[in-house]
Amino acid sequence: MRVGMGYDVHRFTEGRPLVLGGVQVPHSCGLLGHSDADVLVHAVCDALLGAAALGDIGRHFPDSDDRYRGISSLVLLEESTRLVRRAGYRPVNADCVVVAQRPKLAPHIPRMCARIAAAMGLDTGAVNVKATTTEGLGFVGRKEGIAAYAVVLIERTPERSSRGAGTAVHEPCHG
Ligand SMILES: Nc1ccn([C@@H]2O[C@H](COP(=O)(O)O)[C@@H](O)[C@H]2O)c(=O)n1
Ligand SMILES: C[C@@]1(CO)OP(=O)(O)OP(=O)(O)OC[C@H]1O
Repeated sequence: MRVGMGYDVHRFTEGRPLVLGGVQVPHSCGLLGHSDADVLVHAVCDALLGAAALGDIGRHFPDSDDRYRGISSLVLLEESTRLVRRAGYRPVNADCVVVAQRPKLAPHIPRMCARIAAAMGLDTGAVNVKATTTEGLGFVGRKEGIAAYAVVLIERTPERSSRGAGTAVHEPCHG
């Protein structure tokens, strides 16, 4: 088992939808970014990549690359999961915190968990998302942006038998 952590911040801007955990959350403004600026999914990507010692989201999906302009961050999470699987690991579970003064996120959290889980190839119950304000303090409290933290656990993928599926294994008899 290995663990990784992720943290990200994006600032609010007018004229963009607010996307968190792959869910469009009704709000007066969205977040600024090269992708859809889904700060929660970015934190999950970083935690996942970090657990496998694969660097971070900016290394694999640089904001200088036009392919990622406006992209759904769930696609980046799917690709991060592929990279981690290629390295011989699979995700086990994820726990996250979104730090936002506004809007109220609780009604949207079950759908966020479902979308993050689907992108990682997990059951919905393996992903937990929590929301908190900062009681009005700091940049989050001034409603300048949203921050997110994530922790992801991964485990080694079981080795496939070289004999092939369904082949009987004959152990030597003793005694
Ligand atoms: N953007 C948010 C922030 C918080 N919540 C929910 O409210 C609870 C209390 O938050 P405090 O910051 O006052 O501790 C929190 O546990 C969340 O359930 C929310 O839905 N959206
Ligand atoms: C996701 C990427 C790539 O589109 O862009 P942003 O949406 O700006 O997000 P950020 O967390 O600043 O960095 C990762 C970027 O490479």
